[in-house]
Amino acid sequence: MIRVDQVSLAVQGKAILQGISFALEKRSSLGIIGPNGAGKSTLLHVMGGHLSPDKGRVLLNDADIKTYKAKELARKLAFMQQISQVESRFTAYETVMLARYPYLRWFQTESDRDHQICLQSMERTCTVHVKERQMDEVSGGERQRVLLAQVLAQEPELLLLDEPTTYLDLFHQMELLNMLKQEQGKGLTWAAVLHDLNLAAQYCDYLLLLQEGRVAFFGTPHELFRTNRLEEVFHVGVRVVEVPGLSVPQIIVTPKRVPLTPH
Ligand SMILES: Nc1ncnc2c1ncn2[C@@H]1O[C@H](COP(=O)(O)OP(=O)(O)OP(=O)(O)O)[C@@H](O)[C@H]1O
Repeated sequence: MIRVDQVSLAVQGKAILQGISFALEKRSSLGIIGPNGAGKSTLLHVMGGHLSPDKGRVLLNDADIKTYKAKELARKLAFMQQISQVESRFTAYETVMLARYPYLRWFQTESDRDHQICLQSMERTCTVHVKERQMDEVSGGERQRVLLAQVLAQEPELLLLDEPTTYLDLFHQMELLNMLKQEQGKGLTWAAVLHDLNLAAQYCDYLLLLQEGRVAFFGTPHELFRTNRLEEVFHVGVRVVEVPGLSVPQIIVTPKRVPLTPH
């Protein structure tokens, strides 16, 4: 579905991404994890075609992402914006409706189907009650859910999300990830930058651990937890625990054990 092939990118002479390669099959999910400044957001923007790599390429359905026309790409791939990028003067409904423009022709106005899809997306994300409010008149969590409604209304094959659980309380974090899982069941492929490693392990089929712009690990959460890569990359102690009712182990972070120096 998407393949990142030997991608490297430098900004102002500084290497941000170096030789990144991995592939995701259709209907799978990826959590991009790693310390602050590791290059997670930059990688997501390269995957979304917003940034061109200096070396390597990104293939979407076997075609280089650079070869897609903007509207064509927007019908295949959606990028959930960060709250700070939202145009605050639009109402929540208008914000969601923006997602339908890739489906309209010049001078064509929104159809009944477009309105129906927008409303359904708002129902699914529990945002109908803020429909007529401007985006600066809703809470951070509601704004985040309106943005999710927007990308669902875009009906993409691949959805990229940059820290989508920020601003959400525990219930809505799980709700958002459950919704993504449901969409995955209908064919969606998604990749999200996530800081909560336990949520990432529970909801993502694969985890990509970045360290200083390089891949420190790519594989399933089970495989990651069998290594000591998290300890090495985050410089913390990590204990892996089985939790009854969960199919994936969880981690408890402990202070890094300092080896005792013999006297
Ligand atoms: N426009 C830019 N100009 C210069 N350096 C940049 C630019 N954008 C990002 N960087 C640098 O690239 C590196 C990776 O940034 P990026 O935002 O991708 O990291 P991240 O892993 O998403 O971090 P965080 O967890 O803190 O959000 C950082 O060192 C950052 O300072």
